[in-house]
Amino acid sequence: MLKINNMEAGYGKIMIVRDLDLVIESKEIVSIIGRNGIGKSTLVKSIIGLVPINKGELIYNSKAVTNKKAHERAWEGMGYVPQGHQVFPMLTVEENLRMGKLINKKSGNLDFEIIYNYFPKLFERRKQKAGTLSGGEQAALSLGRALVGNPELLILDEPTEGIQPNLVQEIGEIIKQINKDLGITVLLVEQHIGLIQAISQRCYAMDKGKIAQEIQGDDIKNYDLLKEYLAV
Ligand SMILES: Nc1ncnc2c1ncn2[C@@H]1O[C@H](COP(=O)(O)OP(=O)(O)OP(=O)(O)O)[C@@H](O)[C@H]1O
Repeated sequence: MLKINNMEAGYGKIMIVRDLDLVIESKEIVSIIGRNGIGKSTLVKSIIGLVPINKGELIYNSKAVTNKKAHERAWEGMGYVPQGHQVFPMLTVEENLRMGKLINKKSGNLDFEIIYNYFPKLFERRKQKAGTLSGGEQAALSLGRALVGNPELLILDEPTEGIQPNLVQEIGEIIKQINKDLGITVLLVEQHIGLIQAISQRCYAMDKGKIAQEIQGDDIKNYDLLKEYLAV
């Protein structure tokens, strides 16, 4: 579904991601791990078109999208859950979900009912301003807003950041469920080792802007190996 060849991306003249290769097959759940500031968000932003790709190639569904704009990539089925959730604070829960419906032109939209089934709290709070929700509820709303666009590839940047430990597992279960029920491919940037181990089929460890190691099979259960790429 997604193939990155020898990619370089960054800000102005400063390249953060360098010589990066990565492959994601359809219906996989793949995680990206790495220390703070190593370039994980820059990588996912370059995939969705928010950071320009300076060199290399980004292939999505067998087509080069390297030079396509962010909204065109969204229309093609890329969904994004940004770091820090970034809900629209002055809009209600339902209005936030409606914003998500504007995104994916290719495969139609999902009904709010499906989202509310995954997140019953969002239904209860559908008339409430998003800025007044708890961190966990904002994480759910950000995920729901991306889902209503019916993405084929869902890219999540640290969806569990700043939320209570008991909700981390719940978010993980829902990600696994949507992958299974809706056939959505998932690329997850995450620092929470338990969550990575619980839901990922493969994992790419980043170091100095490159992929340092691909971790798969039983190695994903190796806590010390994952920790090596996350420890400061
Ligand atoms: N808009 C920007 N302009 C210039 N430099 C930036 C910009 N955004 C990020 N950077 C720099 O790029 C580097 C990588 O940042 P990035 O956010 O991609 O890392 P990260 O691995 O996602 O970190 P974290 O885990 O803390 O979110 C950092 O040195 C950061 O300061």
